[in-house]
Amino acid sequence: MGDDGGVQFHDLGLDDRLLKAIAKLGWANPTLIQEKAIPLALEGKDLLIKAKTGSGKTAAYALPLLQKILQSKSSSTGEPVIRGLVIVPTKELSSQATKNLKELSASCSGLVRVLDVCNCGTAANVRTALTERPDIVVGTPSRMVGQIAAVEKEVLKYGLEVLVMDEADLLFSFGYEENIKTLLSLLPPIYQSFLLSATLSDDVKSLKKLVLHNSVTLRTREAEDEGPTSSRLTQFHIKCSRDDKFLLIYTLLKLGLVKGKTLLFVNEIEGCYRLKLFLEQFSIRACVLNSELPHNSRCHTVEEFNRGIYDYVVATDEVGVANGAGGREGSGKGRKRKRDREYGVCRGVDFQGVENVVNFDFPPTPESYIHRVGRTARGVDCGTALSLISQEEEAGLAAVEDRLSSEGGESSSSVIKPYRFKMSEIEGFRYRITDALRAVTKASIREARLKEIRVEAINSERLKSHFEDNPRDLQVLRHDQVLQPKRVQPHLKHIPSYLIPKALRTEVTKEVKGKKVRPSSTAVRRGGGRRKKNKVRIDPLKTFTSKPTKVPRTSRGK
Ligand SMILES: Nc1ncnc2c1ncn2[C@@H]1O[C@H](COP(=O)(O)OP(=O)(O)OP(=O)(O)O)[C@@H](O)[C@H]1O
Repeated sequence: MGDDGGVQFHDLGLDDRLLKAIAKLGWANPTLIQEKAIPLALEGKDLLIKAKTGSGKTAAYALPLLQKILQSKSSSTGEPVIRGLVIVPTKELSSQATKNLKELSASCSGLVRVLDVCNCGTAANVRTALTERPDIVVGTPSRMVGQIAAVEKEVLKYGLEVLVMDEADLLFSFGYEENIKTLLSLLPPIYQSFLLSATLSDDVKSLKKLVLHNSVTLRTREAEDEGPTSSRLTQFHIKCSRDDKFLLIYTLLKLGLVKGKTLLFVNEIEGCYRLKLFLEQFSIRACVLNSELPHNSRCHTVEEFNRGIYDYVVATDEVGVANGAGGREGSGKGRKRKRDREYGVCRGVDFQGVENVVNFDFPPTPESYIHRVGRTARGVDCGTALSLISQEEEAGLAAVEDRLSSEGGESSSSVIKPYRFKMSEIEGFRYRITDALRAVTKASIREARLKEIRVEAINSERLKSHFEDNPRDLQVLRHDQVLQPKRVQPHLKHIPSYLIPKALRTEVTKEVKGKKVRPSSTAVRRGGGRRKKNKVRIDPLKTFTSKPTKVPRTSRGK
């Protein structure tokens, strides 16, 4: 126990080398799920772990896995064998899990070798790497089956000790059922298994039957591990018409009411470019992330976003794309564009320091909402989720509220608070919005989409070859290029002060003039950073609330 009586990492029975790596990462205490899972895993139990997004599930399986490997290697002198398999639904997660495993084994003097079969070059490279028998292999089910079958089917039969299935709720929905069954047939009869998921769907229950034996289920209550109903994540919605979403997003971004690193979610790839082109009109630059873009570029965009190079990413999560649709999308006139069926940048990916998640389009399912808002308020950070709700999306909002309240034990109306926005105060902006939207035609979206794919394909090739030798050049490669420069109208960059609602005039004018101002508002909370105590500031958005007193102060993150 620590001085504060809380459980410490060294209470969990972990190897000193792992404790050293944890200290290097600056983690003070285990998260609740780590505290519960690690001792049981070290006892050799099969575990089904259900905990909210961002609660630290990766280390909850990675630390026991690494410990087991260290123990086995210290007592074995035989040939190297693959001892751990980590199965994930997407390529992005494969590289992220590999990175985490490497960080957590960084003080083990190179004793543990980890291979990411999704991101280690050509099939020939993977085969060579597999024949060297890394200790842990990470990858998607299809890539794993394909590569392992190509080397030698028996490679896993002898030596495998631990099987991990991360983001288990997504594995079947990404269409991997057959691959998983094939993979399981290649494994030895006895091994320890961990299933991890942010939701307990029917797919997870099916996987549980296939994979776990006499397992322990660890299910932290949302309120306990500070889930979607926690105080670290503040959730709002604004009801508006479809067209007013553009007016709102303009106002929120341009007036600095949504500040800092922000992920803007839309449901369709076309919507990504519509929103990006719209924002371009006002000189607001954003990157896009969707399944059409090459994997290398996507990873680089996420890395650069995490480094703080970009503030805005417009992303899709394209639920169900990989599920039987062949990974292709119609794009008019019979043309088909290739999508990556293993795309999943929004699922489980550790975007760092995200202050706001904005659902420009409301997600189609409660699961998808949970995964989206889980990109903020991760680890020990705070964050805000704001959903713009058109009339057609109100049923979806109700479904999410029911789901969150049933998990968090709150009344359904109190989870995602209404952000009472007085539209009349921003009517003055409407003509600019109409003007900007006029320039975002179907043709311009198509053109931008093709241009982006072309540019990113080139970037991706450069990322593969040139940048390996010239890592410095990597930093100047940008993913938020203006796609339709001819259509950008420079005068729209600035907001004439007479259009700014009175309550915000002083603050915004300062910003528009380019002066550095301290973040003035926690309106849509600047949550990605750690919560600063005792800082009560005036919330300019309150001037838009018709009944401000109805929104409790705490819900504004103060
Ligand atoms: N004990 C800890 N202390 C501080 N930060 C931590 C701790 N454990 C994990 N983190 C950080 O918290 C963030 C979220 O962790 P992780 O990606 O493992 O969450 P997750 O539960 O797997 O989320 P998701 O379901 O979205 O994949 C990461 O940035 C990670 O580095």
